[in-house]
Amino acid sequence: MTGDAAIEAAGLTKRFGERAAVDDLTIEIGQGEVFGVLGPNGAGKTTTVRMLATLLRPTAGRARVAGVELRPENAVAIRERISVMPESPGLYTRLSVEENLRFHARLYARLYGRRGRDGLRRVEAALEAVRLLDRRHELVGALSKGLRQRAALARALLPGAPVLFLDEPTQGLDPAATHEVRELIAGLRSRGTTILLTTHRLEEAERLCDRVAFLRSRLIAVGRPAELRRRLFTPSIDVELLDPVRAPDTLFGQVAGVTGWTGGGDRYQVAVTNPRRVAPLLAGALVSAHAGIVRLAESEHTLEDVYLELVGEEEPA
Ligand SMILES: Nc1ncnc2c1ncn2[C@@H]1O[C@H](COP(=O)(O)OP(=O)(O)OP(=O)(O)O)[C@@H](O)[C@H]1O
Repeated sequence: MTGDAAIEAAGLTKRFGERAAVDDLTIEIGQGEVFGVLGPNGAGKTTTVRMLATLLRPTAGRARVAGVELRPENAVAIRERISVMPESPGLYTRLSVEENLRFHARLYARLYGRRGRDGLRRVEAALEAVRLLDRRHELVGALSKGLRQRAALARALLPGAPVLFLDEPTQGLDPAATHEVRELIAGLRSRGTTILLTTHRLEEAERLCDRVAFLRSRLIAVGRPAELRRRLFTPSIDVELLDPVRAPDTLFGQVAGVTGWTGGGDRYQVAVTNPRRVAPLLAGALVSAHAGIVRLAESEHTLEDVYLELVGEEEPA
């Protein structure tokens, strides 16, 4: 471990009885990075967050969080530097948004010795960041799920921690609320906060995260979404034609840079060395053969394709 990263783990493992919920996890998350942990139910995402956030003691392995070695005696030092938004946000439904935040600000002040005045300023700033200033006096219990999630995020922002753990931040939210929470996360990233988020939503990870890790107790892969796509899939061009091609082998085989093709009839996926270079050549060959081109475009592989390829669809054993 180099010590420069915001979060580092080496061989981090958590066993519950015989079963390893997290098995030999080694990762390094840079300062200011938004890092997504993806995986099916029971993959160990929450367990990873709980270990790194000092809420659960690892069975084995080492980690360093916000520059502090993960050890029981360092729990307070780490908690001073991180903030966690858990899967189910612990807000008091009979208190207003502001009362909840003030309560937590006082708690932080007591725990970590921050002054009261500072706490009030933090409450204001957190409410502003999640755009809840105008709803500050409403009871949390009366808020929609989306607003409640924003309030939970405000709570996580209170300490102004440089490292933020968000466990399923958009779980159960409708598209509009999801969009808002994502915007907030993007805003935090621009302020340089390091964020580790867990999610089931692949398009969310794709949009928000600099890098993602696929977890299934063990780390299956880690990288930038585009990099993972490249690593797994051969570049190709999707071709849709008006009518079936008579001799596809001859037609595609004559184009420089084509390495193979699949499909048939009026739809083909043509494997190529470099889609941008080969697409015009392929289009030229199709036009010369009087094939009516309906669509010709580089094949898009989403993070979901990557996920299914790597993780599969079944639940872990
Ligand atoms: N306190 C615990 N005691 C025993 N087993 C546990 C405990 N916490 C988690 N587990 C088990 O560890 C495994 C990983 O759970 P974890 O909650 O970390 O997965 P997850 O990836 O967050 O799942 P989900 O997406 O469903 O939230 C699961 O098999 C779970 O049942």
